[in-house]
Amino acid sequence: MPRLKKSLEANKIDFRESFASLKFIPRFFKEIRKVNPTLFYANVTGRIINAILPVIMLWLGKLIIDEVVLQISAEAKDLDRLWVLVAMEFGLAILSDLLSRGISLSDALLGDQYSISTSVKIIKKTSELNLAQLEDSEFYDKLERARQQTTGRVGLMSNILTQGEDIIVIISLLIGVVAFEPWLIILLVVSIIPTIINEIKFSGTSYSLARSWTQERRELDYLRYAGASDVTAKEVKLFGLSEYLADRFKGLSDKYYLQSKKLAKQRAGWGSFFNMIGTAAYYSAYVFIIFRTVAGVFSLGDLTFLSGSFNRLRSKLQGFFTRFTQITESALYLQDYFEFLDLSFIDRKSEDSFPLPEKIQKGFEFIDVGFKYPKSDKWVVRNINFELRAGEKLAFVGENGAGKTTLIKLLLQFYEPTEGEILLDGIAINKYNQSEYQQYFGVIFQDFVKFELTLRENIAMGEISEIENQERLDSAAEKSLAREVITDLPLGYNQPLGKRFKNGKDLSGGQWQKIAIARAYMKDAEVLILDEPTSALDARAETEAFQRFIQLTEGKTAVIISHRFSTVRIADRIMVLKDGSVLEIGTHRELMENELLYAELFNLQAAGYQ
Ligand SMILES: Nc1ncnc2c1ncn2[C@@H]1O[C@H](COP(=O)(O)OP(=O)(O)OP(=O)(O)O)[C@@H](O)[C@H]1O
Repeated sequence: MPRLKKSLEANKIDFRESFASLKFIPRFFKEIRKVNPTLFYANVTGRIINAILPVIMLWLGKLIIDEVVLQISAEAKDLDRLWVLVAMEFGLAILSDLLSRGISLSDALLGDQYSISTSVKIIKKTSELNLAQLEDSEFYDKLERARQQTTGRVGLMSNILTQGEDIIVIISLLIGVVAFEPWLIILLVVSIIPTIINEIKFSGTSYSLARSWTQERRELDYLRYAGASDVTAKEVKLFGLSEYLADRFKGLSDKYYLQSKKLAKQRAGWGSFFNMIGTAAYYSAYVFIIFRTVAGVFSLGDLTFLSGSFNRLRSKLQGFFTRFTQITESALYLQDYFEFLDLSFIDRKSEDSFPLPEKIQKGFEFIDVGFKYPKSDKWVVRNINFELRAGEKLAFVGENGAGKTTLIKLLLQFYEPTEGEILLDGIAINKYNQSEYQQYFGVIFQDFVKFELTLRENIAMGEISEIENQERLDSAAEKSLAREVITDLPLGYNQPLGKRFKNGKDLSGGQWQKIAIARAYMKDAEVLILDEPTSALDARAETEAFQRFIQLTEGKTAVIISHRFSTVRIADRIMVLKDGSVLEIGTHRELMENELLYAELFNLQAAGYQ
């Protein structure tokens, strides 16, 4: 537990910091207004009208009672004025109810629209960021906090609007009370000071707790997923992991529960204590008003008006301060959200970057490239020198962890080399506009995404603007051998894939790979990169897929990563990596003559097939 206490302390947000986060509120409201201006202004207008109704109704109540008292003692009763007053109060009560319902409805609608728009913004922003940011755990915490608080932000919107509404109610009630008896203000102040003290005391603590637990909450989410998802179900069952995962989840959750329970208990305890003081002040005011009424200074109507106003003022003011703390706490989440949206990413503007060549002339060149992943001291690759010539098919070979995928990530500018540089036609690749440069490539990674969408979408993801171009989809499917997968599926191109949704059909590993390769063919890319895309295909399908690939991409530059030497040998040249360095590079024949690692591994695999 001391670790938790410490992290809570470290994350303790003081009142000043919560206060500072309020500066994000104007931006927040600008975003909400943009989502639906008409609804937004209707909401604000409704609230303003609703805010002045309480004081008018209390005043009418006073007039009604005074009129009743008058009529009791009158000889000739004239109830006309009384009925007019009652009818007016009745009308206002109906109006107030309608307004409140309208406000709740528009809050909900605005909230829904706003959370859709923030989710879209978060998705778009995530895609703008570079891989180094995406793979950073601190970034994930920020993303998590930005994403998680969607519903909180909706609550924040109505809280702020209600706060504005209550300020008007408070001012109008204050005017009423001061006009009658300015002394009551002193008692009012006394009655709400305890609430203010309580709120200052606890401000920011729940946020601090939630914030200090961001990492653990991610872990909890992961454990929930690992313990209860179709992807992990097979192994969880087979290895009997369910209890272990459930215990681990429970252990961590209980710690969080205990922390929040302690906080909630403290808050409730102090809250009741301070509230008692406030109630005592209210009753002192009540006694004071009763004395004045008995003494004949106030009428019975005045008594109801004043005690009603005082009571309302007290609860509104209390609500105001409690809500203020809630607002400052939620505004801290707002800070996370806007900080996430404002994260900058490195992309050179097109004005100060070189235009990309229409057609690659010379090719790519790695010069003394070395790389360490961010926050790591280990050289993953070093002293890398090689050329990827225009139109060439180059294969990367090497043991697991040798650095093959890392070289691809560097080539794609997902990361900047730590030392050395990579050139395209003699110019450093980071001199080109990054997003245009990345459009140059068609890539299938070994952990390509199996989108749980339709088969059509899965193929079209390679060039999504062409999703309706049936001819292009057919041709991509034909080239990648995915055609037979499609004809086997009952809904063809419109078949939802994966098990998550209704009618979804899952595919075998090899079938998924064929779909992924079709995705690469969809894009008419200058450079194609296939990072072990055929590992799940059977030997015949793999050879066929590669032979096709070589024919179909005639004249295009390509990099192929594979652990199967029967595939690798088809490439123009082969580069062998060992422990992050280039061990040898050349044609199949040259490398066989070298009699180094390539020849050894080739012979080993060939022997295995005999
Ligand atoms: N995002 C990352 N952060 C830190 N280290 C990483 C990251 N990705 C990979 N590494 C490390 O870099 C080294 C090289 O990994 P890489 O994926 O390039 O190997 P590979 O040759 O493609 O391996 P495989 O054949 O298993 O796919 C490994 O030691 C790995 O642990």
